[in-house]
Amino acid sequence: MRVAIQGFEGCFHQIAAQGYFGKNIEIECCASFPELVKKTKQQQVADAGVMAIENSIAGSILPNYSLLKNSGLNVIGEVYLQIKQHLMVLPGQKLEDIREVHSHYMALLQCSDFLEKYPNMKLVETEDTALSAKHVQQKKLKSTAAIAGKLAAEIYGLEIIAPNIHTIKNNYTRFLVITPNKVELEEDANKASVYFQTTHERGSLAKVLTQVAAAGINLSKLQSFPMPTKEWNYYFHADFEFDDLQHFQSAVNKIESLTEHLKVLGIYKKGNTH
Ligand SMILES: O=C(O)C(=O)C[C@]1(C(=O)O)C=C[C@@H](O)C=C1
Repeated sequence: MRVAIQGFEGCFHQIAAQGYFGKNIEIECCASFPELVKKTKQQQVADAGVMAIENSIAGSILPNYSLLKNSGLNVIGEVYLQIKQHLMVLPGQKLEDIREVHSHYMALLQCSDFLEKYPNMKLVETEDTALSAKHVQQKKLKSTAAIAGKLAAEIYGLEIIAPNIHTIKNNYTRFLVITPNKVELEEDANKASVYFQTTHERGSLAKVLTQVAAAGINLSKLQSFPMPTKEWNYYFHADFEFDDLQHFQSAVNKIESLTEHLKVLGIYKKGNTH
């Protein structure tokens, strides 16, 4: 199994991919989310991809909703991963020596309360938490810290000088598992991701949501994201949770006529949130 991820050896995407597919997978590292989508579409490069979509502190990774919509890829599953962010440095460096902090922008956002206490530290956005740790080690960067997970500290021999610096203890990132091919529907599938458009008329979204509620579906996420060709118009991405697939199918039938371009991105089994 070859799985494309955003990031490099020791990053959270790697842990999420192994959590879903097991340790025995080949990881295809990508420097950005667009590269991850591109590689996941190339069957000679990867069989599947794992892509972060939202975090419980920092919120949605908005560009990934458009990327997913435009990719034609299918969502076949999801992983919730508890994220523990640590501040790490070359052995011997002290907190008061640090002038720069490098990390993925989602990781920096997750640690904003901690970082606000150190206004002298310059924040540098990088492609990845683990890559930031690797750079500190490889370039022997003194006065520079990386924010990354414990695995990255171990792999790159860095010392954690401030553990668990994420703002809230329960910090989770949700990852989607994506493939170019549709997989067979599992009997215990209880979640679906869809996107649709509504017209700019009073109550058009409310009508859709009323049908969803009437079908006995729990709307676990509703995200609007911009329609670049029509300014101030939006697509909606919705995640539906249900006990019975029939309920989902009946909701789709009902909302089809109330929406435009309704597309089911995938029907899958809900990930474990704990
Ligand atoms: O930088 C990493 O380690 C990643 O896997 C990326 C990423 C993200 O895209 O949100 C994954 C999980 C954490 O929320 C922080 C960063």
